[in-house]
Amino acid sequence: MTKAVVLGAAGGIGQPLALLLKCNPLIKELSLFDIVNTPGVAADLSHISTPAKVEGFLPPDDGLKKALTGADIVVIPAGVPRKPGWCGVRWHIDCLPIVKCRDDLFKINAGIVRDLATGIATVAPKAFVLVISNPVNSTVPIVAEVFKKHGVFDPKRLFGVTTLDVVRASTFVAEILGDLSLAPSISVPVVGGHSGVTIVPLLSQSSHSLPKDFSESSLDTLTKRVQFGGDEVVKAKDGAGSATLSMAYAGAEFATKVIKAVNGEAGIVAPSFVNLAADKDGGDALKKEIGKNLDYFSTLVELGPEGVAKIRTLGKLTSFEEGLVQAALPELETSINKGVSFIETPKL
Ligand SMILES: NC(=O)c1ccc[n+]([C@@H]2O[C@H](COP(=O)([O-])OP(=O)(O)OC[C@H]3O[C@@H](n4cnc5c(N)ncnc54)[C@H](O)[C@@H]3O)[C@@H](O)[C@H]2O)c1
Ligand SMILES: O=C(O)C[C@H](O)C(=O)O
Repeated sequence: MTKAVVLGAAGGIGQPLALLLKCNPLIKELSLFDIVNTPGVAADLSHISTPAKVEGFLPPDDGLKKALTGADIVVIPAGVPRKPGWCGVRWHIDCLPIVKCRDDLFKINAGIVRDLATGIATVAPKAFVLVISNPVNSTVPIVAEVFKKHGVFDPKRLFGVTTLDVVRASTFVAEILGDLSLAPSISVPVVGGHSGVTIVPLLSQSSHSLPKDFSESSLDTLTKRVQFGGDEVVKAKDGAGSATLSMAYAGAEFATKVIKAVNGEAGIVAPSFVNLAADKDGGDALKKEIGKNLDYFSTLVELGPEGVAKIRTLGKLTSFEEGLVQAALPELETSINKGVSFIETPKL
């Protein structure tokens, strides 16, 4: 019996994600928590003729505690999204029409994620936690540090959701191959982190090869499209936020993989931004491979009943990909440290 909880369930991602989870027959209970609107979202979803029993909770009357009680898996899309000209505080009329980076969201989302993580650590410390809220490269370390403070951190159970990068890479490769019907079967490992240059698609390891005459400049363009796919959506939405529907799809895909693996299905592998202590041998080998002692990295992870079963190394890279990995490391390190020190020495 799986109880899934969505924190931030009334939002742009939260609602379609809750819909997809409600349609998942493996889920028997679905609890929705947000600071607004969850009773309505839950009532709406509860009329769908699938097994999951849906309930909505708000902060009053211990709503977070009630939502989390008995949780097996908790997905967190709570927090503010990027918008063009987002200034970290409010929408300024004189903002430049540019897309700021996910790190601009830290000021608000760090505190939101910390408080939700405190709730999980207290009420459902054994739950598998899937973090969507940006900046993922910092919010995952925030959750880990909160769990450590409560003495309940198990790195095997914490995941930063980077599946949207993988979904995008598969789709873009299918477009290049001229056959979108291939997209569901294409798999491209995307490693590193989830922000700009920290997103590293390993196109040389795509299950479906790129055309033989694919030029270096086309490869560079495709790589940048995956790295900055989020900007494409933010610009197109023109002030209405960032990716929600594709993220809900990706989040539901990843949640389903975790649930299946926990239920004993073998052979499930997916990239995720994880704490490398989740598998010491695999984590150490990865650190050696990238030449940097980072505590977190997104890489292919073998999933099992306890969560992370094995961390895979990156394998054979082209020199172009090696360059991308090295270019990702400084920003990754800064973002990870920012998340860790937010809990160690809160400044906001
Ligand atoms: N990991 C990824 O690949 C990825 C992809 C897309 C978006 N995101 C991130 O996901 C987050 C949510 O995006 P969105 O478009 O759904 O935003 P949104 O504003 O539409 O929804 C966010 C929801 O969070 C709720 N919320 C705020 N504070 C809360 C709290 N303390 N407790 C519970 N709920 C709270 C809001 O009420 C809102 O309903 C953003 O940070 C965005 O950057 C991540
Ligand atoms: O781009 C964003 O801010 C949202 C998300 O991280 C994405 O990749 O679409």
